[in-house]
Amino acid sequence: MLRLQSVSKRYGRGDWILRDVDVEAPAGEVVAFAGGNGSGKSTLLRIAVGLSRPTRGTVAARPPVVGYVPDRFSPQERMSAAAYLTHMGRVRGLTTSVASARAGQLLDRLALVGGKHAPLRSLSKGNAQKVALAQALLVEPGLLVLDEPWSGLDADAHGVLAEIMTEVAASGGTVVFTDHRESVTRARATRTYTVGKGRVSLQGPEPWTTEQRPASDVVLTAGRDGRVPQGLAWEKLDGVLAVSRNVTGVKVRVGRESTDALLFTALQHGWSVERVTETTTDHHRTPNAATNGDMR
Ligand SMILES: Nc1ncnc2c1ncn2[C@@H]1O[C@H](COP(=O)(O)OP(=O)(O)OP(=O)(O)O)[C@@H](O)[C@H]1O
Repeated sequence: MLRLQSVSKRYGRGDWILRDVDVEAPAGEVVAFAGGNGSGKSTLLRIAVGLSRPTRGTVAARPPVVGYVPDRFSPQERMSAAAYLTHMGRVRGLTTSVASARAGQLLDRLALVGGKHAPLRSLSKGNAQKVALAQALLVEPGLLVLDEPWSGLDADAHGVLAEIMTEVAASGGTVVFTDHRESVTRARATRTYTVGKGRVSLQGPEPWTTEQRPASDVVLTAGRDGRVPQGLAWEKLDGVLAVSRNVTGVKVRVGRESTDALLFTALQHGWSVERVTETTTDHHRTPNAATNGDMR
């Protein structure tokens, strides 16, 4: 949970960057801020995590453990990713052995390329981003705040990031992220705010017709053990509109409002999320059609 009440921000005597902003980010939700460059998204997130103070207004109900991934993480350290994360884990109250084990698990899951023991300054932007993400997850956050998290990450890491966001929300945490593309925020978030000209407004329901509603295409593949999990009746899950299967996995079209629940169920059953793309239900297609075959 996080609540911003009548928050306004200006740097020194400069222009107002944010004016009278009210935001409600409930537990269990993934909340997005969409807006162009310079609209104030990063400023809003820094206020949300407590790194910057609002000039006016208040931030309430911030959970005690906050994970924050800034928009840029380009450390010039000789220290390795493993050493850095172990150190950060200790700062966060973990013992050295727990911090080191947790760091190893997270870097494996995010598939850090270049090696856990390479100097941080030698990592590419995307791999540095993975270290920043791992740092935010060393202790399970009640609030996970991610500034443009999709930028720089490779396709595999996109799937892992989607899983992580779903897991944090599903275990009662709050996830907040920014992106300048509304297509991304709409596909990934349970609620989206638009940021522009200092104002932040909650996006209402889309003006979809009954024939054409927002939906997601979720591509799921075998879990980490390589086995395709069985025994899940996709067609019976809430919001499922169509299912297609092939040897490596399954593609499920699901109403946007049911996407998070479907992802959570899939993860619980051992599936890996390969891709989630936004789409719409289309009156030229037959809803509820369960087909076998091509997943492209
Ligand atoms: N520390 C600072 N001091 C003065 N002005 C700042 C500071 N940080 C940000 N600004 C200004 O506040 C405005 C909003 O910046 P912010 O980084 O929050 O936008 P953003 O929406 O995250 O942009 P982008 O998508 O380009 O990262 C910009 O005009 C920026 O120049």
